Amino acid sequence: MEKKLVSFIVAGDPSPNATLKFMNALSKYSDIIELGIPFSDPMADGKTIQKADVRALNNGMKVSKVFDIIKEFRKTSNTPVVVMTYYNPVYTMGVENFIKTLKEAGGNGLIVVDLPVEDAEEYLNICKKYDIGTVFLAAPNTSKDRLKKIDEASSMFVYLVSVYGTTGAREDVSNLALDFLNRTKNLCKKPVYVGFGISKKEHAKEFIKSGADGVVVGSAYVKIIEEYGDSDETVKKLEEKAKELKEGVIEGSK
Ligand SMILES: O=P(O)(O)OC[C@@H](O)[C@@H](O)c1c[nH]c2ccccc12
Repeated sequence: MEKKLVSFIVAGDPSPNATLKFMNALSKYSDIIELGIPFSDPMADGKTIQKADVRALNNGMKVSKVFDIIKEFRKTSNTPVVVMTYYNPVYTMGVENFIKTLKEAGGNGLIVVDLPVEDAEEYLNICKKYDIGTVFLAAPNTSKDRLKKIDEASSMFVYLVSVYGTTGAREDVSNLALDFLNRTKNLCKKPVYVGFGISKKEHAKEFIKSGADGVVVGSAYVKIIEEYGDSDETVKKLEEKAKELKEGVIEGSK
């Protein structure tokens, strides 16, 4: 199977219209767009994405507008969209209502980062009912038994969190991350994607070479948005970054 690049940005950062432009730019070289719902208390996120959440929320971003963005994006693109969220917005809207609305908007998958697989039975049934793909996260300290459950529950891919700590671009690929990938990839039946800290072509290449089926990149894009705002420059730089990362994915697959 072709190796994948998943590109993450925060919905509404800095505005819904900008997000739509950014998604179109990223989708030229990305296999999946991961769209984050901004949240006031994003425990798993580092500074870069926290600040993006603040920008989005200050500009009036709401969950309903995330669905509107996906609907608009669907008018011109087939690139799969996976929504990333904490459980609170899903719970507030009602699990079934949320998932049904996501499907109707043209969404393809969902990551609820703080929903433990052990508590996900009802959630999984509803995702199945509406044909929404599921992704669960595994960390380097996740036990074998738990990894098995995560693998079973994840219909799209298993998300390996490559490091301890929060999201955020890092300089190098750690040995911990490579060991973790090695340990897990044979245990999982589903595709295994690695994320957290990937920001350069060489990182993407190294993980793919080491057996990952895909890589997830977020903060590297969000930093560009932070620096250049809602501008043509941002669109250009996002596209260049996605191109660079996709080249890493392709080179790693050879
Ligand atoms: O930002 P990074 O280090 O490139 O990591 C990907 C990440 O942004 C995205 O998948 C993500 C954003 N927020 C999250 C919270 C939990 C898990 C994953 C995420």
